[in-house]
Amino acid sequence: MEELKVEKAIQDIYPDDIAWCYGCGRLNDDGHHLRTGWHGDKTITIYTPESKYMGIPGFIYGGLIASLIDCHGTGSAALALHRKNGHEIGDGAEPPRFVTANLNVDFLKPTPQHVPLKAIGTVEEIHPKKWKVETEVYAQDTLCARGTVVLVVMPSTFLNKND
Ligand SMILES: CCCCCCCCCCCC(=O)SCCNC(=O)CCNC(=O)[C@H](O)C(C)(C)COP(=O)(O)OP(=O)(O)OC[C@H]1O[C@@H](n2cnc3c(N)ncnc32)[C@H](O)[C@@H]1OP(=O)(O)O
Repeated sequence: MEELKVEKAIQDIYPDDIAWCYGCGRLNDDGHHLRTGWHGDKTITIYTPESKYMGIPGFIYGGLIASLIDCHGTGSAALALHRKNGHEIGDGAEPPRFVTANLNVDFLKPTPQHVPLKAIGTVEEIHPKKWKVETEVYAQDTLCARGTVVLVVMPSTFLNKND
């Protein structure tokens, strides 16, 4: 697979109040800082896990792979609804906010450490408040995991819960 880089990521323009996700919040110093952008009509997140995210020596812990699929789903749905609303990253508009309603992962092959993982997503609108993202996770050219995420537009009850 060719070398890829995510130039413009939806997480780069998440408003500060929701940029704290452990997986994808740019303001969470301890987090993974996952970044998701367009890759043709697919979406892509590229991430090389640190050594500590080990399951069996040499292989990635499955929960980390689930996190990658989860946040890749959130970002992909936000990208897709943002575009449907007539916006692109960088035009100044705030992107839509999603939370995960359902996450399913098939671990197909052991996922090796120390190589970039590429999550490639296909986004489907169920209705304007509910989207589905099918994601394939590759380590180099090997398909290691496949996941489905159902995303729902974030209810207002998620805000102002920091006390
Ligand atoms: C700027 C960008 C920032 C983006 C945000 C940046 C932060 C990154 C977040 C990373 C991802 C996370 O970890 S998010 C955190 C983990 N997730 C959560 O905590 C979510 C907790 N769950 C909830 O709050 C709730 O269950 C919701 C919001 C998911 C659904 O509530 P609800 O009351 O059912 O909502 P409702 O409007 O009735 O439902 C909308 C539609 O979704 C369907 N639906 C509801 N639950 C499910 C489900 N589990 N599986 C399938 N479908 C479901 C309903 O049937 C309905 O479809 P229909 O019947 O109309 O067809």
